[in-house]
Amino acid sequence: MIRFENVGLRYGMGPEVLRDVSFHIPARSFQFLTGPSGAGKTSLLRLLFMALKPTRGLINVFGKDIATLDRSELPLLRRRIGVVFQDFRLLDHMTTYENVALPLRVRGKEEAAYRAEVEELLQWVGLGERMGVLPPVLSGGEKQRAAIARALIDQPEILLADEPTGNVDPPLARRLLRLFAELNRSGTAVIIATHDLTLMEQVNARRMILDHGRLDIYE
Ligand SMILES: Nc1ncnc2c1ncn2[C@@H]1O[C@H](COP(=O)(O)OP(=O)(O)OP(=O)(O)O)[C@@H](O)[C@H]1O
Repeated sequence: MIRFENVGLRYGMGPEVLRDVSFHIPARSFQFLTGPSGAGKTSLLRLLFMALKPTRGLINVFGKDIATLDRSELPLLRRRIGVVFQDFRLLDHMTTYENVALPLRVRGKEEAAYRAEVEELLQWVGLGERMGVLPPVLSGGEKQRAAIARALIDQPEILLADEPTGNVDPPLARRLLRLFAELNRSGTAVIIATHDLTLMEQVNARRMILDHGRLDIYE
């Protein structure tokens, strides 16, 4: 679904933070993206989400070469990718329910058409009792799950999550991992950027390991 060939990235005149990165994300696959702090994980996720363009190399997303992509095509492609950002990016003046429903509302869907779906997803991530609460009142782990629900509401084909267990205790981290595994079994490809070795040991998944901008893959 996504293919990188000899991708390089530098910010401004700085050094290359990604070098000759080549890989393929197959449909329905599950992978961890790992490596030391500063290795380029977040940068790689931003390339995957088309929030950045590579300095060199080829990126193909759902069959489209992003170098020649028309800007108007970007929103449609992005809709097929769900993202959980490290800092959640929840809107503080909207309830948890409204935050999760926002991607659908922005697309002009009527609330009657999505209310049950949003509620069901919030139940699934364990926030059934917290729907009417504003994000500042949520705990770190609850915000994490709200961000996951918002990333999933549009049924993406790929889920990208940047350190999704960075703010939660080990039992909740295991629970989130089970949610990701269940999501993956239902057909979504999952890419989780993490430092958390114990998390990675719990799933037999592909490991993409970045070090100083270079990528190694262990199947
Ligand atoms: N917007 C930016 N401008 C300039 N340099 C950047 C920018 N974003 C990241 N970098 C640099 O690129 C390198 C890779 O950063 P990145 O955030 O991708 O690493 P990371 O593996 O996600 O790190 P961490 O695990 O600490 O989140 C770092 O040297 C960082 O300083």
